[in-house]
Amino acid sequence: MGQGSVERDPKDREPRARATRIKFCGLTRPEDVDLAVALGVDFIGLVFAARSPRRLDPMTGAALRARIPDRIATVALLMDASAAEVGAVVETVRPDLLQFHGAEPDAFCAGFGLPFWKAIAMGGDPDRALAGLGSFPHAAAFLFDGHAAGEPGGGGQRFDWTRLPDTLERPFLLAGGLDAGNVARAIATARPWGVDVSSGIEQSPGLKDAARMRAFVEAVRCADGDGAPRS
Ligand SMILES: O=C(O)c1ccccc1NCC(=O)[C@H](O)[C@H](O)COP(=O)(O)O
Repeated sequence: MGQGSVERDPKDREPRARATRIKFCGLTRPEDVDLAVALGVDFIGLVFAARSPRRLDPMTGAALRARIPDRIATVALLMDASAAEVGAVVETVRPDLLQFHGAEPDAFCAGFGLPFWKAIAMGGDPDRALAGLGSFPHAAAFLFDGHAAGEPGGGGQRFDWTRLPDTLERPFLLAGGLDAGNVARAIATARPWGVDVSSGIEQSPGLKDAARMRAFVEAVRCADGDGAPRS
């Protein structure tokens, strides 16, 4: 999955050549993974963060990962885990990408032989958060999320999308409180490379809702102007 292949040009208001990537995050059940695959999302996120109601142990993560075909990238989400814990997830789950949500420095994130995404907490002090982007020269992409620094994500917290900079040298995903009802506005406002959703497609933490998953994908496709799933 070429997560770094497309640059965002926010000044270009013409329709984009490629569709907005979709990441479903925090899946815990085989049936939810199977539906995400059938809906053609681009990324499936599995959570290994200690404080999460969606947390998986590596063996359960590996079993879910085995259901995900190569065309969809598996993202392992971590927050302030030790190198040994991250290593165990990498070894057992074999994700395509890592996504770091804690205070891990760039060198740590880059030390596992996989591309990584850095989650940026936009919920507290967005200016301070954005000033820190330069500390992650090896991040393949940024994920702007609505929670405050030090807090876990996945809580449906939105942030002010207009606070994102006009230009960014790397792709970014928009996250935090997205759902089928607001994702089109989010895409029009922020023009992200991808969108990430967890609680907005759930019935309760970790248990996804089939109708909300479908509606979210449909809303993104409509926002992209084709209204149809990609082949
Ligand atoms: O999902 C969690 O429980 C979680 C725990 C610790 C760190 C991050 C976590 N989730 C991140 C995500 O699922 C998403 O990347 C993002 O926060 C979007 O969540 P939501 O606002 O619920 O759509």
